[in-house]
Amino acid sequence: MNWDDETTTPTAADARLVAPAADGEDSAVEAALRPKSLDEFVGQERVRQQLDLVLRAARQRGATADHVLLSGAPGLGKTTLSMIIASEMNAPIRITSGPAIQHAGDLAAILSSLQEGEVLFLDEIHRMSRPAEEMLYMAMEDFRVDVIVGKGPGATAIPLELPPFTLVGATTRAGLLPPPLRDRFGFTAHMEFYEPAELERVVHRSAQLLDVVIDADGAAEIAGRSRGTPRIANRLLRRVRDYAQVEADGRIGRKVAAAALQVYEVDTRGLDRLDRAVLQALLKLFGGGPVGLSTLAVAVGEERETVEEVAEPFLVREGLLARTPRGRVATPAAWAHLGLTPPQQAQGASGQQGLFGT
Ligand SMILES: Nc1ncnc2c1ncn2[C@@H]1O[C@H](COP(=O)(O)OP(=O)(O)OP(=O)(O)O)[C@@H](O)[C@H]1O
Repeated sequence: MNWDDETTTPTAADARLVAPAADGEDSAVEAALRPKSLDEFVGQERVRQQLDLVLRAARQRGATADHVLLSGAPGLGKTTLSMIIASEMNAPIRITSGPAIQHAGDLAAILSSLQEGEVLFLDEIHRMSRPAEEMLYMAMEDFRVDVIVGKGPGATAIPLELPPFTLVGATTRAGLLPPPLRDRFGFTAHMEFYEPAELERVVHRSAQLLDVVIDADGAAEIAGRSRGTPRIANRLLRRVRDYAQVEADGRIGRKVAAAALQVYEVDTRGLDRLDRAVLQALLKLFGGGPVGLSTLAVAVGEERETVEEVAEPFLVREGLLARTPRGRVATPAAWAHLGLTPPQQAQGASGQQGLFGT
């Protein structure tokens, strides 16, 4: 297929193979693919080393581990690490999320039923309600909460002692956490996107667990298209496995992986149909920009928000598109990636470029 001649319009509603968030199938398979110990956890060397120290020290002291805050994009392994923390501390784990805790009472119910040493994993901690957040401050610091009974002037605070526990908070938006909450974590780790070599190790490990034969080139081909994200690497591996089974002899090498991912429209840099449609419109219709977001969105037949929130972050991260005060601009890497030559005037003196739309 020649993607440059693509004429059909993608819709964001299409389930994206390269979406970083988990889909239904991921949830079913991920449990089997999760590393169970720090040793098995691939990459994130600095985080691993630091966490190893925190956990070993706590174990030596016979104490509960400090509260841990994990920040980073979806699919980088925050849930996996929280489970590893529990397993390394030989402790049970309770999993919940910020949006599930809308009232302080919801949190009080969870906290009061924790066992000593238990790990409480609170995903999307930045989305907790304010009253619950304030209750959490005291719980984290003093292992105590005040449960308010009644309303108005008659309301009474009943203090409730909690067993020591380890809170593992996860967030994609560390900047949104109020400082008093952030300060109560003893250890904070920011998880980075993975290097291709690390993703190759993830792919090899998952292939082994899924009983799939894959060679080094096949793993490299999948890793290179996985947008720095283990969840995406695992998802692409599963789709390539299907292709290898149906169209080849079941084994995955470079050719099979490339052919499979071409069918699924994930290109060599991990761009999918929507990403490419945005770049193509920017280059072919608007000479590389600057062009306003709304105009660009109309050109690809998508909502403004879809272009801005679904396609652009990765294109910006990859250095293919820049957001400027005058509009969206393609970088030289974008022209090179799509195999197109920038028009003469785009290379000329500043001020020569046209401004399209708003
Ligand atoms: N370092 C790693 N080594 C091997 N596999 C990993 C690693 N990190 C993540 N994975 C795999 O990627 C998948 C997604 O990981 P996980 O659910 O922990 O991500 P997450 O950061 O919690 O995502 P979300 O923010 O969407 O909840 C899991 O199947 C896990 O097996």
